Amino acid sequence: MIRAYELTKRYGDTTVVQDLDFTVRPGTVTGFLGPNGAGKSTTMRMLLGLDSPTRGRSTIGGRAYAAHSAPLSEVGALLEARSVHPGRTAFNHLMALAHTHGIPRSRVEHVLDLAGLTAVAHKRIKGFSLGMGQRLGIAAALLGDPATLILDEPVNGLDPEGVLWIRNLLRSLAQQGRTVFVSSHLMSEMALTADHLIIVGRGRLLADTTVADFVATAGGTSVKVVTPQAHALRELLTGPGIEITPGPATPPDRLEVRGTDAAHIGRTAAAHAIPLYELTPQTASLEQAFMDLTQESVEYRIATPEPTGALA
Ligand SMILES: Nc1ncnc2c1ncn2[C@@H]1O[C@H](COP(=O)(O)OP(=O)(O)OP(=O)(O)O)[C@@H](O)[C@H]1O
Repeated sequence: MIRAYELTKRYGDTTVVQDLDFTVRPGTVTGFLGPNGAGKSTTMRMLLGLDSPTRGRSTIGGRAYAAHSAPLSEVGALLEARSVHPGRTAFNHLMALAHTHGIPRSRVEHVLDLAGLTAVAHKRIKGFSLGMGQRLGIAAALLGDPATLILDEPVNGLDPEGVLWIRNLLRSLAQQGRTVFVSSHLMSEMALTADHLIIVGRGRLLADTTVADFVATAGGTSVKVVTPQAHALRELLTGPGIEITPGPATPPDRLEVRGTDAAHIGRTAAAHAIPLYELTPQTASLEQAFMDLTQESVEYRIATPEPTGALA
């Protein structure tokens, strides 16, 4: 289990992580989500004792990371900035790590196999693609057979087959009872991989929730209604907790209703002989829900280009 207690990091006047309190439980994949610059890597580095918090503390398996005598066997980590010797082969890189912890050669061969790197095990790392480098980083994280995994953007650089591989791997590691904490800025990917989500924006906790609850609360659901008597239906449906929006470019015969379900709308319409041409429950996309939640805290926005007049 990972625990963070009021973790805070400041660089000069800038607070990049503020009062983060969360628990990452064993047996689940917990996604750590946030837009670029939200403080995910900084938080992970603090969990791993690579950055010291300005305030607060964290534990892994009940102890600070630095208090573990054989860290590779407690916590496997993949960070964005890897320090690998480019002239070494993948096999030698992992053997060098294994030596520091008395891990046998058979385990090195096993993790190379798990990561799909057996065929290139004796090739130099400098010739590796980004995806192969990620696989090697994950092999290194698994080397000590750790109970906890902390992986910063492990999907980066992986091709579709690699993405599927890591998704299945993370799920199977969690099923074995391990604590799996994985960062990403892709909500759609995390929705397929994670059970639980910790969402940050500008260093602050925005949500600590299950994937299912996140969709239900952050995105909500609405019902699209098409009827020639939109005005009359609107009057009948209006009530506490019900929000009806005829969106900006919505034709006059359409309504988008939140706060009730299609069955209630259908029954109300039937009771007043209002014909319905369409009655469609809509689920907000996860990506949209994530963007809605984090939109105030996106650090790097793409500016809308100014109109430039005549085309050259
Ligand atoms: N050593 C440092 N000195 C000053 N500012 C830093 C330092 N390291 C990180 N930051 C700033 O802290 C903020 C959070 O960065 P961090 O890398 O933790 O975010 P992130 O959520 O992992 O983002 P990304 O998805 O882009 O990797 C950013 O604004 C970054 O510029």
